[in-house]
Amino acid sequence: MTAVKICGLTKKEDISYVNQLRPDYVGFVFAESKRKITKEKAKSLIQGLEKQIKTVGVFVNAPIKEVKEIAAYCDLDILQLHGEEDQAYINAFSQKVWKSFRIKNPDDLSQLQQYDTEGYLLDTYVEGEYGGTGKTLDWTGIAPLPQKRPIILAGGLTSENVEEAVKTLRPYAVDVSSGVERDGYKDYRKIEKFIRTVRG
Ligand SMILES: O=C(O)c1ccccc1N[C@@H]1O[C@H](COP(=O)(O)O)[C@@H](O)[C@H]1O
Repeated sequence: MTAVKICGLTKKEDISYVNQLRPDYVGFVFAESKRKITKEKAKSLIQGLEKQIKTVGVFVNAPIKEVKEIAAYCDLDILQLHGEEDQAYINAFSQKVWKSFRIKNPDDLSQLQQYDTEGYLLDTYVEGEYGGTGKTLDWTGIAPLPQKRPIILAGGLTSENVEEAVKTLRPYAVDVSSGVERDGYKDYRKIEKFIRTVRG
């Protein structure tokens, strides 16, 4: 079954939603973003999270020392890197790493070969943005995906388009943030519908 990650949690209510709806992963954004969270707040939210749900920290070109400190403090399971981090950077961590690639056209998939990492996250290329844009990746031209490592598909996913995305690309996991928000906040019904669609 395709795994689900709900990203950009910031509030106690969000934790209550995911504890009821049980995605496989949840994400906390430690990079510049409207969803940015402090390590103290993230830790207090994670303390209330059901133990089966794995935690992912989202970073963009942060100093290694800072990422290590946050990862240890919050006991993160996975580090999701959205910037220009290279292999040496990735090798500095004991946690699993999902490296994000911003895909403009199918040729951009060749970048994946340069990285040895737990998973490859595919996001939409948007000039000047590192992620969380809600812009949908044009996945029609990029199938079939390389199968060397698990692929996490992101970029403007919603309950309306995720079924086709999964059928077309067969990713290991789908990752959503904007598509399960209403007026800038996570929305229980949208999360429920998204997870039901993926698992249905
Ligand atoms: O969510 C953010 O604000 C964010 C900021 C910087 C880097 C990544 C971010 N989120 C990740 O972006 C993708 C796509 O999100 P969306 O569904 O299109 O909003 C996803 O992997 C988020 O984890």
